[in-house]
Amino acid sequence: MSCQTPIIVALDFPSRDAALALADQLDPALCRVKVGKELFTRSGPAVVETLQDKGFEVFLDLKFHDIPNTTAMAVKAAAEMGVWMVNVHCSGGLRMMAACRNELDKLAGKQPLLIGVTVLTSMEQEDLAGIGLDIAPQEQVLRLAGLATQAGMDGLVCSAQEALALKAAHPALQLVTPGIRPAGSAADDQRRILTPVEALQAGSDFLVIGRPISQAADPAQALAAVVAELA
Ligand SMILES: O=c1ccn([C@@H]2O[C@H](COP(=O)(O)O)[C@@H](O)[C@H]2O)c(=O)[nH]1
Repeated sequence: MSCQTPIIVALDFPSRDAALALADQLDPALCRVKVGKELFTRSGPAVVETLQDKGFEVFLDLKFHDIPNTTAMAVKAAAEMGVWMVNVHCSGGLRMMAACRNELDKLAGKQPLLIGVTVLTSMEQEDLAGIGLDIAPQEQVLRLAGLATQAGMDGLVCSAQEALALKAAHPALQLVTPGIRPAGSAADDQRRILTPVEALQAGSDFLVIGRPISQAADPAQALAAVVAELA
């Protein structure tokens, strides 16, 4: 069954058992799931396979960032696991992103969506200044979006705060937006946040939600509340 909502739940857990315990409370018709660095480093490809067997489409969020050949081979390996979405950092540059696109285009069968990470949603202008970028986050995101378009990427990871400007400049790119916080939720380490409804109104295609669902007393109810808010 294909997923009927734009919600991607981040399974940020230290073990396969903890991640699967949450997945078992979720409905693959109501959300996709995201496997990130913590879970993948502990549990490897087997946890992705198990989630797929349970009917979930999986976003493998490993944010590859390396030389073009290494990154392209990593993306190919992800595609061969059958994931729905995979990502690389746009700041790896045009040649790196183009190498990934080229590698995926060689594959027979269904390709994963190839997504470029722009500026992490945990960063604000001060953080960019700290790494030598004297520029507003949205300006840097738009600059990287231009490169991603040139490389033939399918979409971007960005903040929903940039979605309006990105959709105007690059309507073909699918926007995957973490930093989603239902009203009243703690921001945690996120800095560029919006609520689920605000994000969709701004033009987000997919909403990545972690702690507001995974750390809720009743994760299924927390997911249902977001689904209801979006209906
Ligand atoms: O810019 C980015 C890129 C990725 N993430 C990931 O999304 C989730 C968000 O989790 P929350 O608990 O809802 O904050 C997490 O897995 C990050 O690694 C991001 O937040 N920002």
